[in-house]
Amino acid sequence: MQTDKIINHIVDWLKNYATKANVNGFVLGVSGGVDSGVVSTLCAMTGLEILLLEMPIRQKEDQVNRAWEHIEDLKKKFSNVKAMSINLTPAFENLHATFDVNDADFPAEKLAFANTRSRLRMLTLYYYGQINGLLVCGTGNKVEDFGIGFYTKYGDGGVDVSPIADLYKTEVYALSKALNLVESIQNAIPTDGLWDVERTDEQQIGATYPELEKIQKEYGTKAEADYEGRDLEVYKIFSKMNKAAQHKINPIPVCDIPEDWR
Ligand SMILES: NC(=O)c1ccc[n+]([C@@H]2O[C@H](COP(=O)([O-])OP(=O)(O)OC[C@H]3O[C@@H](n4cnc5c(N)ncnc54)[C@H](O)[C@@H]3O)[C@@H](O)[C@H]2O)c1
Ligand SMILES: Nc1ncnc2c1ncn2[C@@H]1O[C@H](COP(=O)(O)O)[C@@H](O)[C@H]1O
Ligand SMILES: O=P(O)(O)OP(=O)(O)O
Repeated sequence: MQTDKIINHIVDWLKNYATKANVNGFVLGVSGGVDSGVVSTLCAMTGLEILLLEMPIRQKEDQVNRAWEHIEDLKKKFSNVKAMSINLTPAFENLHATFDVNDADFPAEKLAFANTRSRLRMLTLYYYGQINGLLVCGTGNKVEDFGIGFYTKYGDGGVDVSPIADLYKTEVYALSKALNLVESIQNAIPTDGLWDVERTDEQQIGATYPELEKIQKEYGTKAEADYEGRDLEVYKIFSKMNKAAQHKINPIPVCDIPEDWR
């Protein structure tokens, strides 16, 4: 992997995009995970105005600590980086009480509220983006965005630009080392942090990112019959999630109106 070339390429891409869009820079959320750690660093390297938001919602202390360790490290290295903590817990609790849904009646309520956390962060990013002339920068990687659709539609999936969406998770980890991020971020275990009872991505999905990547790279060229053992198990997980995620991967369906009806 030509890490330095990839880093320079992404930094130039971000800079060119912001210049053409005539904006001051980017705003993004920093969670204490490796994806936002890498993306915030690449954004900082553009030299443009960068605003990092740490947005706790009933957040675990270790995630908040990691996020701030990374943010403080970036602020030391880059004078163009500013950061704020926006506590979204009260807003989330308010919504929770306002919707007044009982998860005994609606089993999907827990999932809907997990996704609501992500959507609250999205609206916060767009608020701070618009008032500061900044674009919202996404942090999704290739497995989450184009493999298994492991993100919240119009939550963390609602962004203006997506600089690492063509990188596999192992490549993101490689960039975190090359960029010399703080150790805690380099070693952070992937989690969506959206649930009251902590669960890692691997626990939720039933496979690791390296396992999923192997299947994603071969997807379309190999069929189920080509796999056995653990690979077969992961193929089934990947394939099921990929099919279910097509509505996220493809453009929104538009109902075409026949021309001769106009
Ligand atoms: N990066 C991360 O690690 C990360 C971040 C956020 C969320 N997540 C995970 O991602 C998952 C998100 O849940 P989700 O995918 O059920 O929620 P979602 O809200 O992202 O997508 C489901 C919604 O999509 C719409 N939809 C469903 N089928 C459709 C179709 N055929 N056509 C058009 N629209 C359709 C419906 O409105 C449905 O409520 C959760 O498991 C969450 O934990 C992971
Ligand atoms: N607590 C958080 N503060 C700021 N930004 C956050 C927080 N949690 C998540 N984010 C943003 O959303 C994406 C995706 O998050 P996952 O943890 O992978 O679900 C993350 O990269 C941050 O940009
Ligand atoms: O998106 P992040 O930064 O939260 O990374 P991860 O998904 O690995 O927790």
